[in-house]
Amino acid sequence: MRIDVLTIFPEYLAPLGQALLGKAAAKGLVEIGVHDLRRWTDDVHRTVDDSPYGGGPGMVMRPEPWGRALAEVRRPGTRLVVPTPAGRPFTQAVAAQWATEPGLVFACGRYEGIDQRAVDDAAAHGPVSEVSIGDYVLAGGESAVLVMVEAVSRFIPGVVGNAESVELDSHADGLLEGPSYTRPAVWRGHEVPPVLLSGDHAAIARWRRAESLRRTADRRPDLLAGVELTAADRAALDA
Ligand SMILES: Nc1ccc2ncsc2c1
Repeated sequence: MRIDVLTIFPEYLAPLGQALLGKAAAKGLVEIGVHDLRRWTDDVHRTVDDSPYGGGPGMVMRPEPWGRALAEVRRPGTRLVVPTPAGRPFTQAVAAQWATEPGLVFACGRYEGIDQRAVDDAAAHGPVSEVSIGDYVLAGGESAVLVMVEAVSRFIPGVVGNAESVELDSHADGLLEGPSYTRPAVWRGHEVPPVLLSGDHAAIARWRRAESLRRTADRRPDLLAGVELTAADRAALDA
């Protein structure tokens, strides 16, 4: 998969070359390009923003640099992702879907955002997704891109050593993951739940499912609506 990021703060995306993703890039599992939007400005001051039509606070990113940058960086048909607090929710399911695509281009807005015409015009050259990573506002899209690139790349075969762990991640089955434990068996008087030491794999699986359901009901009851519950699930929730 090819991932390109357009930003006025390319150094902000340096973490993409580290850790899991850095190793994946070194193994050729993913190609990452980070590009300074100012490369496509047309004035000596390398201006990327201007005052908003209709007045109001802040500045808006000019469409021309974006139009030129996307024409050069984005292969036709490649999905353009625009992080914005006004976007549709970015979810684990969206990450899994995007991981099947040949490439992604991320447009990091700053200020009050990107002139909508740059985003609308991009739709003529491939799919465009305006997405939010949560109901809060950041200073720009760069942090959101770091989050989304990590979430998507975990689905690329070979990026995560143990493929099973991706399947068992929170949200993989629509539920939150339950608690995890490792040695020692007793720590500061806190014991590991005995079932996990029993060697009874069926009982362990039942316990883990019950803990996942209980945690989801407690912290994210909204997720339960999207999950088909068995009679055993309901019994666990009623326990
Ligand atoms: N351009 C921009 C500005 C703020 C923000 N917050 C979350 S995503 C995002 C994107």
